[in-house]
Amino acid sequence: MLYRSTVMSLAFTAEKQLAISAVRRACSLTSSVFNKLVKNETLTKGDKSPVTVGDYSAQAVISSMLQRAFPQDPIVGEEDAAELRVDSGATLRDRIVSLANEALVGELGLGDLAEWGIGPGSEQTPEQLLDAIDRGNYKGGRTGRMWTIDPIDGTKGFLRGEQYAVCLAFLVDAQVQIGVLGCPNLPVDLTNPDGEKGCLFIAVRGQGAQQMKLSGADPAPLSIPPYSPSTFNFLESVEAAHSSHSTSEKISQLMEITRPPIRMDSQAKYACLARGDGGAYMRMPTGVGYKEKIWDHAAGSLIVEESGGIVTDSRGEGLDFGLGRTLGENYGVIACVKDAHAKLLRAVQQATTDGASAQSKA
Ligand SMILES: Nc1ncnc2c1ncn2[C@@H]1O[C@H](COP(=O)(O)O)[C@@H](OP(=O)(O)O)[C@H]1O
Ligand SMILES: [Mg+2]
Ligand SMILES: [Mg+2]
Ligand SMILES: [Mg+2]
Repeated sequence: MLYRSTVMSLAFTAEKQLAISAVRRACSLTSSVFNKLVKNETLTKGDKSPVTVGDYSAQAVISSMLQRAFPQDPIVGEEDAAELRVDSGATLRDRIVSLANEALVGELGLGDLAEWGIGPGSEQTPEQLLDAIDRGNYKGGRTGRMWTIDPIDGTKGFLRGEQYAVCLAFLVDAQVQIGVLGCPNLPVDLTNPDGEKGCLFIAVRGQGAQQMKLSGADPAPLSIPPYSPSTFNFLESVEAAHSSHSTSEKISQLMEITRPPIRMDSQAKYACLARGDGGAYMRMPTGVGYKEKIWDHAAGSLIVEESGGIVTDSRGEGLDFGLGRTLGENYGVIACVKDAHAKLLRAVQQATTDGASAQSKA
């Protein structure tokens, strides 16, 4: 047993260090992209979500660092470089190449290793960077090591200057082992929204979760406070198209919740749940057949679990990261501290059953 726990606590030290370093580098890139962002550089993908130079260049940076550190590991990344390889994508490609290289050559910081292809002199060719983006095309699966990247989660929040997260998770046999979220616009203390911003959240399975400033300062362990009916509330998407606001309002009434929901974009919601800013992460299907993507939940779900929370779908089943790039049929996502979960699940089931029977009568 002693041997086993020693092995567990030593596990994945290099992966964790790389993940932190890559997310921090990508966060400085996205912050600088936002400051320079020119609106007409925004593309629209088939799924209608805006894709910016920030998404592409951040994925290029994280993926090229992963390639240097763990060349055999496959990656499930949100973006692909197809639109950058055609002639009409040339201007955008040049901008992405220069931004990604600017990020890669930045001085080494605490914990950074030059062998990851970062630091002065680490420029990559355009072809290498496009290939790095396309390394994210792995189809996912149930066995072996893999990484999943959401270079900018909450693109809509990013474009509004609100919340977004740079997300990286490491999985073995479809189980998340490491989750890292970088949230450049998130206040260190949500009750002081005009105070210092920029947080990093890190979890390693079996080793707990912690928050620190993006600079690496003030690391502190995360632990969700116990359920308290008088202060309990929901964290949910800003976008009603991503999570049904009306269903969570119904659930809120059934639970007699008095505090309004906190609406924010991205997996910052998981991080805010983990540090006790809100009571439950709610993501209820909007009924359009959308399948949730693994990169939208892998890192955040481990951060919540390692902070004493539980993450399931609306049936109470765990999320299955082994089905490919998506979580399969969409039963929503609910997450909260363990002692509130049974009550939340009952309310969710009642609200969704009532909704279904009202629909079938109509
Ligand atoms: N119809 C839909 N239902 C649920 N999620 C959706 C959706 N359309 C897009 N999304 C996902 O919602 C994510 C943002 O989550 P949130 O609403 O919590 O901010 C998006 O991530 P990106 O911004 O990385 O594209 C996208 O993957
Ligand atoms: Mg997207
Ligand atoms: Mg996302
Ligand atoms: Mg994204």
